[in-house]
Amino acid sequence: MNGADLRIGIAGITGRMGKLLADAVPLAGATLAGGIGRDGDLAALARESDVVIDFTVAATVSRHAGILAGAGTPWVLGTTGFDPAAEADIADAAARIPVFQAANFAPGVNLVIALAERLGATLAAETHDAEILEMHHRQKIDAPSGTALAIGAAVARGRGVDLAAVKDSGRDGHTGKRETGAIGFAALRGGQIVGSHSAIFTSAVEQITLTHHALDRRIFAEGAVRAALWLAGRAPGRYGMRDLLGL
Ligand SMILES: NC(=O)C1=CN([C@@H]2O[C@H](COP(=O)(O)OP(=O)(O)OC[C@H]3O[C@@H](n4cnc5c(N)ncnc54)[C@H](OP(=O)(O)O)[C@@H]3O)[C@@H](O)[C@H]2O)C=CC1
Ligand SMILES: O=C(O)C1=N[C@H](C(=O)O)C[C@H](O)C1
Repeated sequence: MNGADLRIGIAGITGRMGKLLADAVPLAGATLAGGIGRDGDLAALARESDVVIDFTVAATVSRHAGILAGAGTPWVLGTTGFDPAAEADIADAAARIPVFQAANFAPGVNLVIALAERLGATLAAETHDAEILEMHHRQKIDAPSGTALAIGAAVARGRGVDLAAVKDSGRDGHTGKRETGAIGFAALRGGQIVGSHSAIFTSAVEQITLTHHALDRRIFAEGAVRAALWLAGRAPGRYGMRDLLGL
C-alpha cells in the first residue's frame, strides 16, 4: 500500500504529540482517518484506520492492546511509563497484530541507544560507572523517561545483565556508596525542554558522554508516521526503530 492510500488514526490527538501527528500524516502523503482524546472510541477509530498511532498515557496501554488486537489494526505505540504487566499485554497483542513500539521516534537518539549498548559491551562495569541523565518539560508525568530507560536497557544488554537487577534510580538521602555495576538514573524537569538525554561512562581516568537534544517535537511525530508507513502490511510481531533504521 502506498502512503496516499494509508489511513492513519491517532489516539491522543488532543495532546502535544497528537496535534503534531495530525499535521505530519498528510505531510507524509497519508490520510488522517480520525483521532480521539480520552473520551473517544478506540474500537471505532480502529475500524476506520489501517494503522493507529498511539501517544496517550501509560494507564491506557493494556486496554489499547486488547482493543487493537481484537480489531486486527496495526499499532504504533509511543506512550511511555507503562509497567511490566502492560509490557506483557503488548507482547500478547504482537502475536495477533504488527506492533511498532519506541520510547523515542527521533532517529538520532536511537543511534545513541545503539552506541550505548556498544559502550556497555566494551567498557567493563568494574571500571566504568554508567549514569543516564534526562531533562524534560515541566508537564511530563513519568520518570525516568522511556528513552532513559531504553538507554539504560541497552547498556545492560551490552553488559549481559538485566536492567532491573542493576537499576539505581532516584537517589536521595543517605544512599550509601555507589554499587559497582549499577546503572544510575537522574531525571530533571523544567520549562519547555522537549527532551534531552545523556549516557555518561566514568572511570578513574576518563569520561565518555553521549548526548542527544531533541529541539522540536516534530522529530518524534515524523518518526512515528514513518513507522506507520513502514508497519502497514507487515506480519504480526514486535518491531522497533532498530528494524526501521537497520541498526
Ligand atoms: N515515543 C516518543 O517518541 C515520544 C513519546 N512521548 C510520550 O507520549 C505520551 C503523550 O505525550 P504528550 O502528547 O506530551 O502528552 P499530552 O498530555 O499532551 O497528551 C496526552 C493525550 O492522551 C490523552 N489521554 C489522557 N488520558 C487518557 C486516558 N485515560 N485514555 C485515553 N486517552 C487519554 C489526552 O486526551 P485529553 O486531551 O482528552 O485529556 C491527550 O490526547 C507520553 O507517554 C509521552 O512520554 C512523547 C513524545 C515523544
Ligand atoms: O514526554 C515527552 O515529552 C517525551 N517522552 C519520551 C520519553 O519518555 O522518553 C520521548 C521524549 O523524550 C519526549
